[in-house]
Amino acid sequence: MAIEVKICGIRDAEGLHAAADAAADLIGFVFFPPSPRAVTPAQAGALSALRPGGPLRVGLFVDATDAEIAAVLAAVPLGLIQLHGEETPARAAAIRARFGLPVMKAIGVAEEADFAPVADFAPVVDRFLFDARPPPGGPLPGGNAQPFEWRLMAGRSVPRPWLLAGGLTPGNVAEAIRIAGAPGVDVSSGVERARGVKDAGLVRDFVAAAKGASPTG
Ligand SMILES: O=C(O)c1ccccc1NCC(=O)[C@H](O)[C@H](O)COP(=O)(O)O
Repeated sequence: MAIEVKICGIRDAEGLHAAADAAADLIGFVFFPPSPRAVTPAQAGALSALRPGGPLRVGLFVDATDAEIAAVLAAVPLGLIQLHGEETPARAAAIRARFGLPVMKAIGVAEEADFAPVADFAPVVDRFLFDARPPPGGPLPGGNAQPFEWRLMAGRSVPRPWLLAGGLTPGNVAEAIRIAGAPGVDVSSGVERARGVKDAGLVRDFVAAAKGASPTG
């Protein structure tokens, strides 16, 4: 089974072409203004148009309003909506129904109890993303180069397709996939040469390492 790879936080042409050239499956645009990786709807639309086809476009939102999501969708042909805030299952269901797109819910993980919301979200989302639980009061709810204990995922039955995220790099992604049994991975910081600046070589190395890895060891 091929490992699915998402490169998140695309905000320039180098990052976009690097991800597409490396045959990443998904790319993420961050629509959260406090992030160093944030793009406007117009910027994301212009970037996306540089490379028709290729990776599925994912829009990352943090507790966004319907109007904010609608403004993005008017500019960018998203194939998946990623919810990376405090959205409830009811809010995820409403977004999915209103915009007619699949939804991926990010779950912050630091301990076993953090998986409790999975059962409530499963009927109303299409995918999960398991990321490190952000530090309390930290500046960003994701994209912090912070891994969590991959063994918490091992042998876990997740009722939807899922991605592993948090602190992944070209050097550790194969081991992370093996330990977590992950069918897919998501990276941002680990393929950057400076905060918010994707590096084509690191993107290429990451995708190659992930695609060459096996979740069953
Ligand atoms: O990347 C951001 O700036 C960001 C801001 C707000 C919410 C989520 C954000 N990023 C999510 C991701 O990039 C990934 O899903 C994941 O967190 C992996 O990040 P990293 O540990 O940096 O590889």
